Amino acid sequence: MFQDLSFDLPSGTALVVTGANGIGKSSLLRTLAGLVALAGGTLWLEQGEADRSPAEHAHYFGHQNAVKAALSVLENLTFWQGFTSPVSASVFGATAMSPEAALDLLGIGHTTDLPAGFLSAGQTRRLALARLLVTPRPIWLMDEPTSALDKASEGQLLDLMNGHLTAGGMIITATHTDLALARTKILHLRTADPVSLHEEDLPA
Ligand SMILES: Nc1ncnc2c1ncn2[C@@H]1O[C@H](COP(=O)(O)OP(=O)(O)OP(=O)(O)O)[C@@H](O)[C@H]1O
Repeated sequence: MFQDLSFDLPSGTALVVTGANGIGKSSLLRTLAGLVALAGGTLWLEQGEADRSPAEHAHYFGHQNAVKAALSVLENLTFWQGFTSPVSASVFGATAMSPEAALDLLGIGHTTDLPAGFLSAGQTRRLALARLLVTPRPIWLMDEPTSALDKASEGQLLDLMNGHLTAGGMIITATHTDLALARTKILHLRTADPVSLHEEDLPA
């Protein structure tokens, strides 16, 4: 249970959620993604689609990759593209990428017809990441997005994240890695008596 948790996030900005193991970073992201119901409080998204919830404006990139091993790499991505409808927001200008282009961009274009179960951990992570590119949604919820990625892939992830911010998107990410994101705010979760949380700007 969170108490005294409050933050706002302008478009084009990333919120980096920090705090000790077990403090609730993943739980916060899962709540924002609509996977856990809000016990109280209000979540408000401005300038999105009025008939959709904030969670429906978001992609959730969690610990698990949601990749079906028996389907081909392309079939996995095509499934997700059909399953997640695009959502617009007035300040968000990203356009959908084709599955083939997204796989090429992420360096796994040569694996298109392979069963996804043949991919390495890092390649599977990149396939999961491709989902965010084939359906434009203004909010990216990213839990430890660098896990299983090598340094080169980490740099590419950073480019994608910064591209999303430049397009007017928002990112909320829990990470133990220092990510050089263009515009960042920090939300540090901490225990106190009672649990208290506060938001602060990232030092320059
Ligand atoms: N499905 C669940 N059922 C019960 N308790 C859970 C569940 N998921 C998480 N918790 C508990 O909620 C608390 C917060 O967990 P959470 O995974 O959100 O922490 P975290 O800050 O992301 O940790 P880490 O840095 O280790 O990933 C922990 O005490 C954990 O045991």
